[in-house]
Amino acid sequence: MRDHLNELEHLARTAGADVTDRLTQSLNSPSPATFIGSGKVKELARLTKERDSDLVISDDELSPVQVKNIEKKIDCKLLDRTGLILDIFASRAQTRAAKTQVELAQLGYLRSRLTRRWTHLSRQEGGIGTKGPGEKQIEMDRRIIDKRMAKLREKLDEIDRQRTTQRKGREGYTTASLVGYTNAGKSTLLNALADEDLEAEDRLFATLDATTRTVELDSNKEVLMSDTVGFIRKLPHRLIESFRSTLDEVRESDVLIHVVDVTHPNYEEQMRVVAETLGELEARDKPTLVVFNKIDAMEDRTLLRRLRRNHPDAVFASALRGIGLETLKEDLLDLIEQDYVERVAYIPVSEPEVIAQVHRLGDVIEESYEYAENGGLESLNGEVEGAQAVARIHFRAAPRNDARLQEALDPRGALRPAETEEPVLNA
Ligand SMILES: Nc1nc2c(ncn2[C@@H]2O[C@H](COP(=O)(O)OP(=O)(O)OP(=O)(O)O)[C@@H](O)[C@H]2O)c(=O)[nH]1
Ligand SMILES: [Mg+2]
Repeated sequence: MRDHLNELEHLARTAGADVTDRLTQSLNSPSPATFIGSGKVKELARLTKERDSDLVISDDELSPVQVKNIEKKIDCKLLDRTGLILDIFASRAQTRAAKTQVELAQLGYLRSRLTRRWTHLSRQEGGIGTKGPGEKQIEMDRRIIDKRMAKLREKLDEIDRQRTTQRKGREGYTTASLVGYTNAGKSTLLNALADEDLEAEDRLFATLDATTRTVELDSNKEVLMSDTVGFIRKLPHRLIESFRSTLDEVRESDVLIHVVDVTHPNYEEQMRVVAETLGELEARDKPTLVVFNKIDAMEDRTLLRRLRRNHPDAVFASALRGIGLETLKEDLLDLIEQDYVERVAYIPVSEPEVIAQVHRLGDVIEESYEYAENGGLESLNGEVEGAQAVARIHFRAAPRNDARLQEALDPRGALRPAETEEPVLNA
């Protein structure tokens, strides 16, 4: 409870508010009219008057009627957690996509409140089919909102199409997404891992989302790493819905990096929230590397020992101080390559575009050139007349890339498992 209010206070400060007081109440069931009890409302009214407050924020979602009833008593604005989070998102949104997605979520929130108020009114009016006076206005408002929402969805579809085109340019690249509770250190980690020089030079990715960077895992393997929206307890569902296309990045990643702030007293609950949110995104079963971050600020040595014992596969790091980053890269590489397939391809040098495709989709371990005749190959030293020069490419590839190469090369018998020493070519 206290931790939840701490988080709410953090959110409030993020939105630019100064927090002066907190009130809590335990109730077996919330009061339908005001959520909190009537005595509590009085206490709240006294407090807001004393402090001359501008705003009261509730950690629980309130119905429009409850908001209206409490506001009447306290003489200042009342916002619930969902409204607060939507406000923060609105003020943070920078890109066209983010702005559109937030507006869509805000309208959805507003619309649901209209609907609920409408339900309430129609009940007052005495039932089905009767049209009360306030109802007409609300229906008109709804129609305006629906129209605007339809327009925003069209805009998002358009942005989506552009993104899909951009993602095509990433063919063959391994992608990783940073996920985690808000404030876990995802952005700091990406900054620490990303190769700035590469980013600046690599024109190909200049059009990608600003949050996707190239990270070099070792001298011949790099990944495209994306930073994403932080998750939070009770993340408004509407927000997840409208941020689907941003979160597509997560869904389409090859691997996930789950960043955890170990200095947070509630880190375990936060890990659960992240797992649940990933479940909603249908991304829960992806290979995931857990990174316990901020170990530089960790005072509890027993906790550290316990974490190491309970999570032997996790990485312990400090994004801020650059601790554990090499291990992180090694472990990430292992995770990425754990089900890679190793193969050898034989491709006539007269087909450079096929050779290029192997390079694009696979990680080349070794490449050499040989001469082939009558379906067999001979080494370059024993040149044969009329023979064809062939590239022998020994490579590794992710299963999905391997499948694509098989489709392109297998019918010609140009693809062999790595163990096969005797090559055959049906060119
Ligand atoms: N002590 C310490 N602080 C860190 C570390 N990594 C990040 N921080 C701090 O934690 C805060 C949040 O870091 P961000 O990188 O913005 O976190 P985030 O996960 O991107 O947060 P959202 O974008 O809000 O989801 C910042 O004040 C960072 O300086 C670390 O390793 N050690
Ligand atoms: Mg961030």
